[in-house]
Amino acid sequence: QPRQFHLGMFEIGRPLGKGKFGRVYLARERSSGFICALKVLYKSELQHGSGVEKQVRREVEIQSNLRHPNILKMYGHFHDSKRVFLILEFAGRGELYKHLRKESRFPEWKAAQYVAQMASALRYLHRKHVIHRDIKPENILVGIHGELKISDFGWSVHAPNHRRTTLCGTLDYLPPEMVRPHGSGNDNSYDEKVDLWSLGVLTYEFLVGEAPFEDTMVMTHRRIARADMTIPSFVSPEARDLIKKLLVLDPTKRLPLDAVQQHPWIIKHCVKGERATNRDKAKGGE
Ligand SMILES: CC[C@@H](NC(=O)c1cc2[nH]nc(NC(=O)c3ccc(N4CCN(C)CC4)cc3)c2s1)c1ccccc1
Repeated sequence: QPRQFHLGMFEIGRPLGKGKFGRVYLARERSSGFICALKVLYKSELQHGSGVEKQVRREVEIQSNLRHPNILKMYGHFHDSKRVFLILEFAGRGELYKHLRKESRFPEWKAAQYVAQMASALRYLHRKHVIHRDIKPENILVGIHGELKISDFGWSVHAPNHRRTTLCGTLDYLPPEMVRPHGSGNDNSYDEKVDLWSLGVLTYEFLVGEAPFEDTMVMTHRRIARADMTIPSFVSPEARDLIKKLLVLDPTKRLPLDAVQQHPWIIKHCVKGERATNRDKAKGGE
């Protein structure tokens, strides 16, 4: 049922952003007027046989089959002689990390709602045995209603996995089992629980405004391997409790996603309790 797409079907609008490989543009499908985001990747930059080309194939294969309100949809893809085009959902409020930089850090109610949405998306991914592996503010977009959308599945894989492509970019979000060198008492294979660690790092960064292990490259490695972080005193005890239950060295001891969604800090800020609902009713609630 996937229709054949080609570039002539789209009116290209303003550039929306750019990633390591390629750019993304606002686009409108001519016949339907449907607004989307068109990600353009240059084949020349996806060196043949390197990890990147495989990553793009995996991104298409994985993201095309996902349907969740907090995961950016991929409607289709096509290519011409020089470029690969990914037709993506348009996220109307842009990149989460820009909001975080502008606000420096999020209030606890907003951070808790964002963490609940991420936990919901990750539960969906893990039920499909997909590990994202690159959960960080730079890969999260914000929809027109303020909801989070995980994007950029270039690093996602099917669990369990044995990493082959060398990591590059920030180490901040990587769990101990992924930063430890090969064969140091572990076969550097890992599973979905890497995303639990990243969710802990994300929670910390939402509340504090910087990543917990941010340091020089060498020190970041060491601090991650020891889960060596300090949580500032302005972070509430409930939020501190959740962070400490996710940033655990032993992957099997990290709080599972269903327990994250039931955590007191999440319940306190997300579930419209009896009281809140009654308050709405009293006010002739909408
Ligand atoms: C996450 C990086 C990744 N990006 C995507 O895939 C992307 C996919 C996708 N869908 N919708 C987007 N929306 C925006 O980028 C956007 C940016 C600014 C906006 N403004 C709203 C009004 N505000 C006042 C100013 C800002 C609105 C939407 C993006 S980015 C990527 C990876 C590789 C190559 C290109 C892009």
